[in-house]
Amino acid sequence: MGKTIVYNPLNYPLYVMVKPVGALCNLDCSYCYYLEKDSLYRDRKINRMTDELLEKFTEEYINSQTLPEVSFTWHGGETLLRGIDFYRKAVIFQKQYGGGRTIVNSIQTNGLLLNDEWCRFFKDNNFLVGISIDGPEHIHDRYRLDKGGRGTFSRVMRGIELLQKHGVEFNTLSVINDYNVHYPVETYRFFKEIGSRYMQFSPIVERWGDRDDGLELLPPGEFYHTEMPPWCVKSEDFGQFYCDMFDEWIKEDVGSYFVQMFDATLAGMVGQPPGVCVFGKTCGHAAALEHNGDLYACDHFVYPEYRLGNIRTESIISMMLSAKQTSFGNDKWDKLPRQCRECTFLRLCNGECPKNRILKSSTGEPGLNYLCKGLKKYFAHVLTYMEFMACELDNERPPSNVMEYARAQKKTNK
Ligand SMILES: C[S@@+](CC[C@H](N)C(=O)[O-])C[C@H]1O[C@@H](n2cnc3c(N)ncnc32)[C@H](O)[C@@H]1O
Ligand code: SF4
Ligand code: SF4
Ligand code: SF4
Repeated sequence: MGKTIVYNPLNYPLYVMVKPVGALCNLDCSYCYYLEKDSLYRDRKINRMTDELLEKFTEEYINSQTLPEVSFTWHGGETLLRGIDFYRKAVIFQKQYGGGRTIVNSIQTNGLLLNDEWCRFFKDNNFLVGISIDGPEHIHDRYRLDKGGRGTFSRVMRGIELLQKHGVEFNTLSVINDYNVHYPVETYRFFKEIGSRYMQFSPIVERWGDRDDGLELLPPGEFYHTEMPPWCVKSEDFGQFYCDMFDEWIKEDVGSYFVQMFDATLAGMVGQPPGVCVFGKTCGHAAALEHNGDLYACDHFVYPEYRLGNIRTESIISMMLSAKQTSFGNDKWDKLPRQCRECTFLRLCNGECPKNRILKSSTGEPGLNYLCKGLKKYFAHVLTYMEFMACELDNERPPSNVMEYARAQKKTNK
């Protein structure tokens, strides 16, 4: 790309979630927070990342880090709409600029466009594929609709079967909404049945509002009266969902099936990093890159006021280390209300995601998490089992011994 750039790389990982087609998508999921981001780029004719920008990003992203492994995350909008040649080029650039480092690729997709060619490509290049599926048909088709309003369940299942046929590693990403929150056990058993060993769930918490930029879903911090869309989950239902799923999981699945929430809680118990940003102390380590090079503080903060700059004119490191991004990251801890600081579950929760901090605390302080009641319910429910597993780990025994303990507890309580 002409000019030689001198890097001053970081000795810790950077994470940038890349949006090769911005908010463009072939679906119209009712709850999607990202679809409306196209209003930020209405004046652009083409919402696709160019090959030239891809090369610039790849070179700079790799050279901004000194660690032996570099992680690429492809996200959207619908990632597969950018076409397979784009990702073939991405892999070529990664090899060209990788300097022998291990490159890891993860791609998030709704799965509809998967075919043999995509699956072969993912297999050959070791991509980890995240498939969005909310549960069995009646759950998935409630909100994950195509542009014609038709359910997409059978088409996603076809995609999953293709991934399995080609031996591609995949995990499932689901939302927790007002409907599926009432089916935790059915949902969990369904994911086991379809061969998902790693399950992630994101609660839907959004607020409608009017903004001058055309975005209708609000970031936190705007405390005027707003309405929550009907597909949002209720806090206590969210807690109950995880309690019931935990009770099912602990019967026979510890060590064989992995639910990100349970892993994060156990990590918190033993003082390890939670493996998911929402339960960490600070944020700011994972930014989102739009198709035109605009970099934002986080995938859930793609709003003009959280734009850090553009990679065409500023370096990724300077934006990630900027005062703006540093305070965004530190605010997660610094702005915790007293209610959180005094909470017995603080080390497991850390106030969860700042995006969901839209309530006032019992003393009227802003910044309490909307999910607080549900989180407390869940943490209280799993605590003794988590303590048991932490103790097993401490003594170099497998945490899966907790299943025996849970059975014994059940007998005593009968
Ligand atoms: C925005 S999509 C982009 C990638 C791809 N189109 C897909 O659906 O997997 C990424 C994930 O965000 C989830 N999601 C969408 N709207 C959400 C919301 N309001 N809150 C939490 N997660 C949401 C989707 O279900 C999906 O799993
Ligand atoms: S498939 Fe993904 S990007 Fe498209 S509408 Fe659904 S959640 Fe949003
Ligand atoms: S704002 Fe939320 S999603 Fe973004 S990095 Fe922080 S905890 Fe993670
Ligand atoms: S459970 Fe509630 S009070 Fe406790 S740290 Fe989490 S959000 Fe704060």
